[in-house]
Amino acid sequence: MCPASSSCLCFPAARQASLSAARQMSTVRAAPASRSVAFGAAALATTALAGFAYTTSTNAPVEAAASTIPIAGVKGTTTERTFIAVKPDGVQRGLVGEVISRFERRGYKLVGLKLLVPSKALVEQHYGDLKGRPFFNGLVDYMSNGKAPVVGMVWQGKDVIRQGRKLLGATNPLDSEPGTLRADYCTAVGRNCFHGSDSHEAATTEISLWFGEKAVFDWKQALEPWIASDN
Ligand SMILES: Nc1ncnc2c1ncn2[C@@H]1O[C@H](COP(=O)(O)OP(=O)(O)OP(=O)(O)O)[C@@H](O)[C@H]1O
Repeated sequence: MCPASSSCLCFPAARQASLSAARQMSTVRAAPASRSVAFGAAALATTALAGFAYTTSTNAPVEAAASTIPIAGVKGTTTERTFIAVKPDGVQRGLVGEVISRFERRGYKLVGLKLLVPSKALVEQHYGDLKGRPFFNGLVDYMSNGKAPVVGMVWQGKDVIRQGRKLLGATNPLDSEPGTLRADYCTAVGRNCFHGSDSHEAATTEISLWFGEKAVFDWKQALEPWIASDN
């Protein structure tokens, strides 16, 4: 609804601008590439009456403001971050919601989320330490061939790197503890559905590689004092 009036008859451009103004009055940050709009006479009158300075946004995605903490947060604090991925087999199996649910229920905060088919080069870089292993080419192909996408996530919270790996379970699902995601859903090491950073250094590299600074959102979780206070 137009913020100027519930029966707004302003021109389409002004209506669009009104919506944009409403957006800017919300808690969502405006895209940095916003620009002013030129109005016709009727729209100008509406503007003057309402007393708002209208702007309209481009379609550029909203980017995170420059962060004051390192990309993987500070290890050992509530800002610690990890990169978790649902691999193509996990996406095909419909396990994205299950992963999100388990991390959310534990009290972790989602600060990055994207669905993509990674390039071969990205996967080769991600799994660079496994180059030379007999399964390497097959691993790169299954991650990047586009038969299903990967869902990448950045989760934040205390000890999230170690706890994230615990929630996923051992690399070989047959060694995973009951109740972990891999024990609950997988039986093959080559189709273990998920990935989780195994150290703060790895989290730093992986979040930079898959997301970059601007795609990770630091936001205030209203429940945080109920989840992460030490008394
Ligand atoms: N023996 C194997 N046969 C086939 N694929 C394997 C084998 N070992 C590892 N992989 C694949 O390579 C991935 C990376 O292996 P790594 O040893 O780095 O384990 P991980 O760090 O627990 O796994 P991830 O990085 O995916 O979380 C595994 O998750 C699995 O998909």
